[in-house]
Amino acid sequence: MSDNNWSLQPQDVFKRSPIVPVMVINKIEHAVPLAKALVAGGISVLEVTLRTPCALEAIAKIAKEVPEALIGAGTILNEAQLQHAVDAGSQFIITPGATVDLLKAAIKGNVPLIPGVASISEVMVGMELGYTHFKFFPAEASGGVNALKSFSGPLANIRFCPTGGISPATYKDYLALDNVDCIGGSWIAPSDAVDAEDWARITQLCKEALNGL
Ligand SMILES: O=C(O)C(=O)C[C@H](O)[C@H](O)COP(=O)(O)O
Repeated sequence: MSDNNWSLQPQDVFKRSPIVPVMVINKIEHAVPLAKALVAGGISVLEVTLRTPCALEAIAKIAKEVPEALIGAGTILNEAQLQHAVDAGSQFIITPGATVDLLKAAIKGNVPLIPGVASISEVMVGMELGYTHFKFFPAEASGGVNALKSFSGPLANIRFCPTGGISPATYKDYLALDNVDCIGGSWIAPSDAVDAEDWARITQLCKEALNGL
């Protein structure tokens, strides 16, 4: 993406970690230990979904207390949430889908947006505004690896982070694709491990996933 004032470019996010954990934080006291467990396992790009009341506070705390992580906000649905996420200290923004208003609003700001798409037409709308990096969501339900292979013909030079329904059994198939730099998933930070505060298990899951590549 050119012609923007973003402090970081989407490729810097995509190239920093092959696995982006999708984090759902229900208790604010879990935010920093969870982020540290992921970083200890070798994963330093983190997406906190705006699905829980403490998500913005979690982003702010991780931004301040875990500076070695690149912290982003997920589940951004509109401009108001975009602004709240940026104000909280998000270094990148990921959305499940995109509206033209949201795409335009992000271009005016300083924080990169990685819009969610599930079809070629949606990618084309983003391309018209200069976007080149997209989240492919929901990946498995939208055709998975085969869909992304088909995208690579007409959409040369467009990069994807598939997310949604990806598992330890399938993440390598996605990462083997020419148009994929990273994948997103919640399996790397499972809710039962977070609820049990089993940070060692999360660190181990990261190491196993990275070692498998
Ligand atoms: O809320 C959002 O904006 C999202 O980002 C949705 C998540 O990407 C998926 O929920 C990933 O979750 P899994 O399919 O469990 O790996």
